[in-house]
Amino acid sequence: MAAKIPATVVTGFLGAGKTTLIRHMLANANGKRIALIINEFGDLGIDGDILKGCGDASCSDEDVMELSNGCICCTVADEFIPTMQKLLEREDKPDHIVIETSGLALPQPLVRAFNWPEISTKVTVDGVVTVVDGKAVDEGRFAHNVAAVDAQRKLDENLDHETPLSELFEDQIACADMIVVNKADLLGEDQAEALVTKLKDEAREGVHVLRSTMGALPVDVLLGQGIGAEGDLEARGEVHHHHHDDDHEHDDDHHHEHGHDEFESFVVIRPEIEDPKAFVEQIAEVIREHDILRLKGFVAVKGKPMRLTVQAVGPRVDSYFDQPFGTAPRLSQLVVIGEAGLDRTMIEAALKA
Ligand SMILES: Nc1nc2c(ncn2[C@@H]2O[C@H](COP(=O)(O)OP(=O)(O)OP(=O)(O)O)[C@@H](O)[C@H]2O)c(=O)[nH]1
Repeated sequence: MAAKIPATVVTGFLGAGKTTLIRHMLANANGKRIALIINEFGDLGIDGDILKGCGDASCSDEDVMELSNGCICCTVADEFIPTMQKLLEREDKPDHIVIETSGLALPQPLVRAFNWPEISTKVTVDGVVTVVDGKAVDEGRFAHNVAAVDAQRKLDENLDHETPLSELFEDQIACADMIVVNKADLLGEDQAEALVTKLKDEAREGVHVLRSTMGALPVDVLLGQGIGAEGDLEARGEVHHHHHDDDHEHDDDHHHEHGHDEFESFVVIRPEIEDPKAFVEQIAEVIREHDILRLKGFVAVKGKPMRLTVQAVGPRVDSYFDQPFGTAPRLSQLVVIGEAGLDRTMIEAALKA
């Protein structure tokens, strides 16, 4: 029987740097043929677009498969397994499969799916790489003590000292075979070292914790861990069973809610803008005002054939011209993601102003 194709699961919270890490990996693949399955939260396929646009020979369009909006861990039967089967039926098989989960996905149910008979003899989980936004963690965005603030907001839930953010973070850390502390450039040496030590303590025994900037790690470090993660799920036990996973084992067809109902996203469309610098400042202001977790998309700037890619994670906004609009309509489209209860009307108005 042919050897199983190794698959690496790349997980990590919204904006941690998963796409950036994968893009670096594809650009430096050393001839390895890597197929990608990507899934993101929000209605615009931005990550897919960025990855297809990477222009690297190792990253052709047909090697990037996008799962429609939703969460990979909740659409295992409907989407993930059929996509994987399609990939595995190809004549021209990839050397490695990389799966980028949405920032809100729990990795455990996805890893469990590799035990499904439809795929279990053909593919194995080489390892789970959890990308962490070093700066955000250092600032305490995922810390339990944020719960104090949250509890005030949701008095009815004040027995639960977890926030949706810290729960997801813990689940993603518990499942990791390798943790990448990304955005090291935004951390001081001591901060980075302290964070690495802390995460080593929180992770399972023997998990490597590496630092990176722009996800720049050698492909041979990230891929080829040879773990077979689907075989040791107990060790990666979900920290938060109350979400949905018991149900999943019996009935994967249902779309159970877990973290998702605590988060929401929508797309804002606006006409061309005049001044990119002013618009970026406007975005930063809206993010601060409304506590937006993630905002990204493409913006049309008057007089510029290229589209402006905007990437905001919390209060930090990056922007750059990436490629011509081509035949796509010259519109600005931004996906906004935050905890449930965003003031959509106000945010739309502020972004369209
Ligand atoms: N300063 C700094 N910025 C980074 C680093 N890595 C990624 N970024 C930026 O962070 C933003 C988010 O990066 P992505 O790679 O899109 O993050 P992601 O985890 O794929 O995001 P989602 O798919 O939305 O969950 C982008 O603006 C990146 O350029 C880093 O090491 N340092």
